[in-house]
Amino acid sequence: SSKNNLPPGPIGLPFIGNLHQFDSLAPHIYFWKLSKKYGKIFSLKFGSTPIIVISSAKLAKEVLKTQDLAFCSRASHVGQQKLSYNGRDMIFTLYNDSWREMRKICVLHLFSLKKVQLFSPIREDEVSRLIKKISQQAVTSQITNLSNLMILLSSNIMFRVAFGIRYDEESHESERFNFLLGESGEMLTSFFVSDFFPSLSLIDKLFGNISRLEKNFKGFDEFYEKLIEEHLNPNRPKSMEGDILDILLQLKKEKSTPIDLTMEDIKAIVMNVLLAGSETSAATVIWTMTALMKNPKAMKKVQEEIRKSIGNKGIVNEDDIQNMPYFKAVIKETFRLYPSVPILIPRESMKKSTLEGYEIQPKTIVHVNSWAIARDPEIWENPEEFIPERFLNSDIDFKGQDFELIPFGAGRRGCPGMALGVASVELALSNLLYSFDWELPYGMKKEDIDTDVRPGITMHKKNSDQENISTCCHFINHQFEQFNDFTKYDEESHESRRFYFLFEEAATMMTSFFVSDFFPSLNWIDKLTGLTNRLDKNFKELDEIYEELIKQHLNPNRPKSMEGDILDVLLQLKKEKSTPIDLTLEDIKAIVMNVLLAGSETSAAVVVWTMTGLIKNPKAMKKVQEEIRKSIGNKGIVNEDDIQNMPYFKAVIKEAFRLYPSAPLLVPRETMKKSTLEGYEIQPGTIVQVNAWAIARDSEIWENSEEFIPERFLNSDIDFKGQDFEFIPFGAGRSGCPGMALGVASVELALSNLLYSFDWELPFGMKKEAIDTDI
Ligand code: HEM
Repeated sequence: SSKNNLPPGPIGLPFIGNLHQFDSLAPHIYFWKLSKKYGKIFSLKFGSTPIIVISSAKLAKEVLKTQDLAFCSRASHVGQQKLSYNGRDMIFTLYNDSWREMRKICVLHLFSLKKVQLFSPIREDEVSRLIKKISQQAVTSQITNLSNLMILLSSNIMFRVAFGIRYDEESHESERFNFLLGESGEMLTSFFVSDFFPSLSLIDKLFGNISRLEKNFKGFDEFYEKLIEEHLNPNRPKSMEGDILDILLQLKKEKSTPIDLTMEDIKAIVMNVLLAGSETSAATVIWTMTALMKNPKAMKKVQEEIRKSIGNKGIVNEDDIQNMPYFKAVIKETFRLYPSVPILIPRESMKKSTLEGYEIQPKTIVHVNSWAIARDPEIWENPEEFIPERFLNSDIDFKGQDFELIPFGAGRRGCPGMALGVASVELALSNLLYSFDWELPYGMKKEDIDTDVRPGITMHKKNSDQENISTCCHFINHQFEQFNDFTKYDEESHESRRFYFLFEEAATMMTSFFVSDFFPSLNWIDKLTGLTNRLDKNFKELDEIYEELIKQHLNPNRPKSMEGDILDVLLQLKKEKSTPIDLTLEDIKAIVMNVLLAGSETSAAVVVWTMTGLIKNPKAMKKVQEEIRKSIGNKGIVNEDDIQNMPYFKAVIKEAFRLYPSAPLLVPRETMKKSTLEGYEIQPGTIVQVNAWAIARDSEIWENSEEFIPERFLNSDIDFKGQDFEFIPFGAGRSGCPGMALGVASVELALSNLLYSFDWELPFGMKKEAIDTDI
């Protein structure tokens, strides 16, 4: 491109621009690769929206400092607008008077250094709870899933800072809050087709994104409402005094701010604090641990520094941290290599301006790739390597003055919560390193530690419960010198968790809505939403597992237990060529996939639904437990043969299959030829959905059809085997489920033993009416 024109960039297509090429899973890496080809400033188009990407410190300074005022607005995004009460917040709102006032309020009243110090007891309390929890896990030989613990720690800290109270971690409220928080994290960055093509908003609806967003918004709003009500109560707990919600409500009441704060403004700011504060700090701690596990020398050095400095004190306090230069350098190096917000939060230009001689139009989205800048070999020596020493004799800091290192952005819209975020990161990390020695789960090498990322504004390490270290750091508590044998924890093994994860992914992929199924030419949308990539990855990883298992099965010295298993039978049939068609290895893998997928999810779901039905219906629970316990007596376990003599138990299972069939629409069929149904002509290639769920609730057939009444099956011949069409949880006919007997056997055995061995009750504080049957 010539000067006074757009910066260079890849050529796009009419209408969609470069959207079909975009990698929404890891935009920082995608942009980084393009910068190598097109330069430190290049351009793209998403639909008709112009995009500029900056990848040098010099240009970052231009955008974030010299010409800050021209580049300090934000672009509109469906998810962000909704969750910020139509941009009444600070992070996602356009640059305008209201943002300026909000920012002043926040900087002055919420994020000042004084406030950061005021919240110090909350951080110290949460971190010491964390250390205690990990110690307990050590004693019981559990692997520590650091990712989960860190996310919980940060969200607990931010929750207390915002609302002054603490939910018990096992409580219903805490779980719900963390679920909502995770959901909003996704919603704020999800690709909404309507952001770029308003006329295609139907697609967002179809994907289910809009209803997910509405649900998330409503869930959070109810939370805020409840907490506001509690804060306004004169008898509120003391701990609520001075928390962020309290400060904001006070400012509103006193009308002491230049703009009158509305309740929606307050909720929007609280949302910012919760979201911006939790994910980012957690991700930074996890990345630091990941980097240290991959670099044992740095790990040793930083632990020595901390332990020497703290001695036997037992815990690191915030004041101690100032005397640990190597520790500080480790954190800087993590912010350099793994900035948790790698392309900052996109800016939008407000007026015509010039960058490197190129003309930038108003309403251009500007991404500053801080991740790429911090790996620029022109600035950093061995940029890909984790070398904290580089910061020991250097003045470079991450505070927004040195544009080669800007994990918190800079300028007018730079992060105002930096001090709060860094305080949490430093305290959590120093204590983790002080209190424990960390090692990888059994069987994992440091080369296996990946640095894959999860999509989202916050660059999280992927928590796929598989190859990741820091998701599962096994540790030795150095104070108690406790060594644990992890090999006995089979289910906790690397392989088991990896397989389980892949498996769940596969189940999701099988039913996800792919735009290209209906509009093949729009397949780039599936790419953009990340579906194609997720699918390819899932396929590849499962394929590797099948390959490995096939190899093990073909080994003459394989374990005895492999003889006669399904894979063994199939390999044998292939070898003997004893089937009418020659089985290929792909046929075998495909069948194994069918068995695994069709067999596990469905049976698990039935057991869960039956327990749900019973807990909601204590009388049925009592009756079925009495039947089982009477029949089994003191034997200690229910065996499969015992089950035949338990008519009420059988009726309970039937009733669960009726109300909660685990494949409610069966598997859709496609017509093969023209045919007639009820006099209507059905064309070949028509998809036919049989709603087994609806049929089993048809009030013309079933009395009180919505109620869980196992008794209805006691004197009835109706069964689910595909002969009684009012009740077809396994389908029927040619493609009815061939695995029914296998599935029912698992369900019956698991369920009867659960009911025989234990009495079940709801978690503390939950009533049976609160049990939802959401799916
Ligand atoms: C390790 C922790 C954190 C990191 C890495 C981080 C990073 C960032 C980045 C990169 C931005 C965008 C800056 C830009 O566009 O130039 C940002 C904005 C923001 N951050 Fe943070 N942040 C962290 C912690 C926090 C905390 C604890 C809070 C508040 C409790 C917070 C509140 C905000 C807000 C409100 C904005 C929007 C500012 C605006 O648009 O005016 N952040 N943060």
